[in-house]
Amino acid sequence: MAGSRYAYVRNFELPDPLLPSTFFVIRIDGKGFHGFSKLHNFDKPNDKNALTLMNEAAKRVVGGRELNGECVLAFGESDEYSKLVTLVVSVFSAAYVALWPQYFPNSPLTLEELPVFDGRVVQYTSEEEVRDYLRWRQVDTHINNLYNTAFWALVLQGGRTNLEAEKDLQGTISSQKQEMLFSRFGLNYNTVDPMYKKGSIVMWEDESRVEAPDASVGVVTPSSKLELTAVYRMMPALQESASTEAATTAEGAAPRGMPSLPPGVKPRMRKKPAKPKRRLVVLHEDLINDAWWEEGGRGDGLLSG
Ligand SMILES: Nc1nc2c(ncn2[C@@H]2O[C@H](COP(=O)(O)OP(=O)(O)OP(=O)(O)O)[C@@H](O)[C@H]2O)c(=O)[nH]1
Ligand SMILES: [Mg+2]
Repeated sequence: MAGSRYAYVRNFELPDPLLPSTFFVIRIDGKGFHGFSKLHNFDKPNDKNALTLMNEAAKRVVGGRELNGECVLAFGESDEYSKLVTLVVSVFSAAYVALWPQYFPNSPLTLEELPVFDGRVVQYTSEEEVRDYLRWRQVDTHINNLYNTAFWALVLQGGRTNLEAEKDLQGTISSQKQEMLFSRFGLNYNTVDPMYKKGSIVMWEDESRVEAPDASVGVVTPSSKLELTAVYRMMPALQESASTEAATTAEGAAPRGMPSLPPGVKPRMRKKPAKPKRRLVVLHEDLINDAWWEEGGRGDGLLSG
């Protein structure tokens, strides 16, 4: 087969490299979830089960063997989650489908409306850019959630049509929306579920870290779009194993940078250092403030560690 006249088509498979020493951010976004959420009657403006399902699928991506535990953090809001594109999107979609019946037992998936996600990778060269990327998503979460909360209060409790509600909100700023929610609908926006206001952060936590009893159930995932963001760091170890693999494909060649050994002598393998025990947690915390990223905050050393 390898030598067939058709084998030339392989030449169209071009290398698809990523820059070394960068952070990869992969964002996954639900395709057509406006219609999908209607079909399955998601609660408005936020459906706790739909968002929790996104978080659980994200945990499967971050914690699964496919990605070797190399993803450092995932952030979700609505139908979006950011992380290596094809693998991540595929694991995420498969986990979403597998978990669906747990969250929507009375609304089976159909072939006509499959939950599918697109994914894109962006590379950033500094930690500050990665922090700003996550801040950007969380600001989006806040803006969308406040708008949607006000919009659906006007429609569902205020009896306005969708068009009227849209007009009512045109040109209003955050404080006006919050004031309207409080004075007309008795809703103090500060009391809204942090998952809706701040989105969900899925991250590894050292098991030795002392936690408040309910800290492990937090999430940062609000608002109107279902999306997931995953952040990878191109680890030196990963680059090394990739180049070693490439170098050993040529028969008898020693991996780059290593002296060749006499025949029959096996290279001594370096033992991997023992990793501290860690578990995945879902948090709904403020990533915009520097405190989260600095010493004593949860993000301390997350990207550089
Ligand atoms: N009711 C409800 N709808 C949601 C929820 N989360 C997301 N959605 C819907 O999903 C949509 C996601 O936004 P977009 O990603 O911009 O829209 P989309 O229809 O997925 O469009 P494309 O991503 O361009 O394919 C929102 O506009 C909502 O209609 C939720 O918790 N409840
Ligand atoms: Mg979408």
